[in-house]
Amino acid sequence: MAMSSLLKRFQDKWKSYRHRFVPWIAFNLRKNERSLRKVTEQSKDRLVSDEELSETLIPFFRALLRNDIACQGEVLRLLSTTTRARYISPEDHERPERGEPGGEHRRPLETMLHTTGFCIERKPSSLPFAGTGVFVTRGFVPKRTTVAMYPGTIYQAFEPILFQSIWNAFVFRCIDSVLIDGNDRGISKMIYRSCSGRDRLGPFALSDATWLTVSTKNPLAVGQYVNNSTNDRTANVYYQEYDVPKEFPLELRQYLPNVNYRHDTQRPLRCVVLVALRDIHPGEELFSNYFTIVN
Ligand SMILES: C[S@@+](CC[C@H](N)C(=O)[O-])C[C@H]1O[C@@H](n2cnc3c(N)ncnc32)[C@H](O)[C@@H]1O
Repeated sequence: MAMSSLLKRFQDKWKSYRHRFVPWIAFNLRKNERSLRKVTEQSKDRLVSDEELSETLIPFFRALLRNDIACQGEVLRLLSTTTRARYISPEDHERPERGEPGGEHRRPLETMLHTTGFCIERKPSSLPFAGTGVFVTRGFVPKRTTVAMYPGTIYQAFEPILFQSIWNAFVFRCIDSVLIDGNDRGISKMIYRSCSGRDRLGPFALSDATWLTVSTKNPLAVGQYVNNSTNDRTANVYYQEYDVPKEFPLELRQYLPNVNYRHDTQRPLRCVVLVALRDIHPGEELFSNYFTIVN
């Protein structure tokens, strides 16, 4: 076969890779061929609609806000009476230190358990030499549930990411070549912090930067620590892009763990969620497919 046609075949194959964590995966792929996810069309790579994703995220974020009500005074003041009523009941006006109406203030992980029925947390991976992984520590995750979010700075396909990507195992590639830098250290961390601080609307934060710290406001935002499946440990979650719709409540954007690198990006904010491919039980580690091939 001529060199040019070989090169063309290689380029076509490379372009069909949906998600890449290069160079580690390129090196390890041959050893774990079964960890590839194959779908026939881009549209078949979505088990859950965007509407369903919003219907999962919005109630969860509402519960997080309700449980943080004591710190949300400025935000609440600017909401309409009807919207404010979603978060605060008449008794809370008298006892503003209380969190969930009629209940005790909960920490984000407990809110997660109470609202979604499960908790996920980072722990040393069950695979040797795989560093940290993400586990279902309590509760049960039914198939098709949103289990985690992939936090980080969003770079459109044409935006420069060279320095941030050097030796960075956390750069995730979306189907349309948008990149997400989910590294919580070094220059990546500084860039996220600076973009997140820049993009505010008065008292309304439009993104969450606490995933860069130990006290995370949104416990779903640990998806960047999910390890790749192997021949023995098959994937139990997959990645799905979610473009935040313009109707997404302003007061809940403070829980979105993504921010655009460029402040003048015209597209909706890109998020990526991890969705359960099957029921997942407590104690199980989450495994994804770092590569999906769209044929
Ligand atoms: C996106 S990070 C995942 C978080 C990583 N485990 C950590 O502790 O930083 C990707 C890196 O995790 C490691 N990794 C992921 N899946 C693995 C596997 N199945 N076996 C060994 N290492 C793995 C590789 O070092 C890879 O570059």
